[in-house]
Amino acid sequence: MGMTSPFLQPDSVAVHAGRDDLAALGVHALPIDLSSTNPLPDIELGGLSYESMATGGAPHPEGGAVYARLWNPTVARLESALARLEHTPEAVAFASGMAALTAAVLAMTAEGRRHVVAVRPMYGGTDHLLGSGLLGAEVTYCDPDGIRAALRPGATALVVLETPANPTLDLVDIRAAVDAADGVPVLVDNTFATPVLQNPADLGAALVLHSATKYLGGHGDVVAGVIACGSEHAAALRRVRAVTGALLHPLGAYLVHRGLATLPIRVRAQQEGAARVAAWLGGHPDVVDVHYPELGDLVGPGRQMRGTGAMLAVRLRGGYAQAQQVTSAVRLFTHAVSLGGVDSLIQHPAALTHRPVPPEARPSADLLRLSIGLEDPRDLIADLARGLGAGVSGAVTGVREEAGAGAA
Ligand code: MET
Repeated sequence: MGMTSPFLQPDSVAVHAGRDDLAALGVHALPIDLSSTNPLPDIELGGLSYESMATGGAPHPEGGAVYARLWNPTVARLESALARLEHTPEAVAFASGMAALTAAVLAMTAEGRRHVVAVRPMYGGTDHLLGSGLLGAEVTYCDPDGIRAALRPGATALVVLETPANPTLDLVDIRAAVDAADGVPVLVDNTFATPVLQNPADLGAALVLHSATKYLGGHGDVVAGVIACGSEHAAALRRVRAVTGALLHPLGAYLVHRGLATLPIRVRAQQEGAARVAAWLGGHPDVVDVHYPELGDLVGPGRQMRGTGAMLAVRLRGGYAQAQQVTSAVRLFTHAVSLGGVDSLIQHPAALTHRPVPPEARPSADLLRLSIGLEDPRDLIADLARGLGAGVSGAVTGVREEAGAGAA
């Protein structure tokens, strides 16, 4: 694969991005450079390279990569691919999504501005980290309409939001949030939508965060995080990464980069399955409510988003007891946290992913979150029917026919 045109369609970018130097290296698959240290050309050039990277820059052209905590070419290839997919000049990869968020808060609050605005609902780990005080930031939580009022002029360094939100799939109008932030950089967690369905940077977001563990990797075998952003923020993030050491291992970078090639087709196929599962759940007597982005929503599919995605949540008539029963009874779904992989997962946010969130912001006890994978939706529906079947309604009759009709 040679140099890629800047005008490729997104699906082609997913396959080819970040591979521009491969032909010159005489290889076709992504090379994995596992060097922890690198030979130095001489003291002077090695020192210049070290200084460049420790302050957030790239290696000096003749100075080499010096040390893997500062730079790794396998990781850099993934970063350039992600930047292209998210329409940003650069991207910076980290050991996990939480390491990426940590770096963002440390980088953005470094100039004496210590206040962060966090828009709820959001992933429980994010909510918890921001409120923990561990990062030296003072946090105001608000809903999307409360951003402007939450700002502290001269003190607010960052606005953090997530859309669709984990686990309730609440949507935030990114453009409106950026307007309300009044010049304060906005970080959007785009993990649920992926760059296939939404590009927050096009709507004014300064930083676009992904837990790459989810859809980007896509196979449940790698933990990683990445932030796509402009060059100035990227330098600040790389500096934090170099100094604190939250780097992504090159084997992880390789797995995420390989996953990107199939990201668009995975997301579209998983989305198709999710729409069928959501429709079936919406007609089930034990389901009080299905959380799934709606076609008519102003920022939903066809507007800010290009699709509904493959995540959904349901509230059960039988509450926590029925959630217990469903998660224990399913066989094709795995009862596990995480999301976005090729296989379907189900979990109880209040008890697991959102456990550290204060009670007033914690998801309700009757809520289950589902990540729909690549299985045939008829099999997923049959599995859920079995799980729900022993519940409050006991409505197992007709399940097979319904499942078949729903996913023809
Ligand atoms: C340790 S909890 C969770 C992991 C992941 N962010 C999720 O929402 O499932």
